[in-house]
Amino acid sequence: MNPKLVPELLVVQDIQKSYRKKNKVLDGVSLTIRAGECVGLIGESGCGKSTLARCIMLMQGVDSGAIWFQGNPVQASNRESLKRYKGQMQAVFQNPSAALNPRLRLLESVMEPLDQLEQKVPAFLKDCGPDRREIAGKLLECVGLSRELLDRYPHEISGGQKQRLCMARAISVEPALIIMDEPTSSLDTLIQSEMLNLLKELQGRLAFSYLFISHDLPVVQYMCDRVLVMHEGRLVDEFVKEELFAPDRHPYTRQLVAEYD
Ligand SMILES: Nc1ncnc2c1ncn2[C@@H]1O[C@H](COP(=O)(O)OP(=O)(O)OP(=O)(O)O)[C@@H](O)[C@H]1O
Repeated sequence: MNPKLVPELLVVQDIQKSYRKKNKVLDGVSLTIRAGECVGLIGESGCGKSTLARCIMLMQGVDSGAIWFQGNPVQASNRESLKRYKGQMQAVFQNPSAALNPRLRLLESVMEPLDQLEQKVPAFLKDCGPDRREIAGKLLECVGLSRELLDRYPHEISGGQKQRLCMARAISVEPALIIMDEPTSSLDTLIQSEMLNLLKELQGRLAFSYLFISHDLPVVQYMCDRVLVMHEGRLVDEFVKEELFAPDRHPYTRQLVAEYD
């Protein structure tokens, strides 16, 4: 299918962002993510990847530029539309321990995002009925965790299990877009590849788009249809993954490729 025919989900236009004592961290960043698309964002540590993610998630303001979501300008939105925008987006970060409230059992933790919504049962669990414990158990099973863990606290499960729980929370509200910021870099290799396969399986089943941020080129290539390359706050290259070795790749992309040769 021609990707241009798939509706644009997120459009970021010419974003500039500086922190107080630093030159521009984001310098004219523009990108588009289409519905159902898996986009990778790669670049060395400190180039601005997480800042871009936080700006898209409205966790930080931008100095200039615009964000459009499903055709609507986000900055010009009223409170209701902003709430809807945020509700359409979820994030999974590198450190799952920091994302989970240590005082909540997994049952409460996995239900936290759904508890904010009026519709308490995700459509993909519509056969589940209204019982919280049943919904929570099904959500855990969707990410390969046993429902027997429901009464445990985060410190009673492994790092990989915590990251699965974060995924369960993210998918529970059926977001259109999930931003994954180095979601597997705190995990060891075997657990990492299990997690990546789980993400792919969930995306295939639920059809959300994702922006997958990583400094690991092979991982991004495995996980994504299209890759954006960031260098010193600018997007310097963009390609569908089959074109990674094309002769017109940006010198910085070629440098990244050479690191894995
Ligand atoms: N809140 C902040 N205040 C000041 N400077 C910041 C802040 N957050 C990030 N920076 C700086 O902005 C630059 C970009 O940081 P950012 O975390 O976005 O990069 P990154 O590409 O995600 O790096 P990493 O891969 O290591 O997470 C870095 O120089 C960082 O030190």
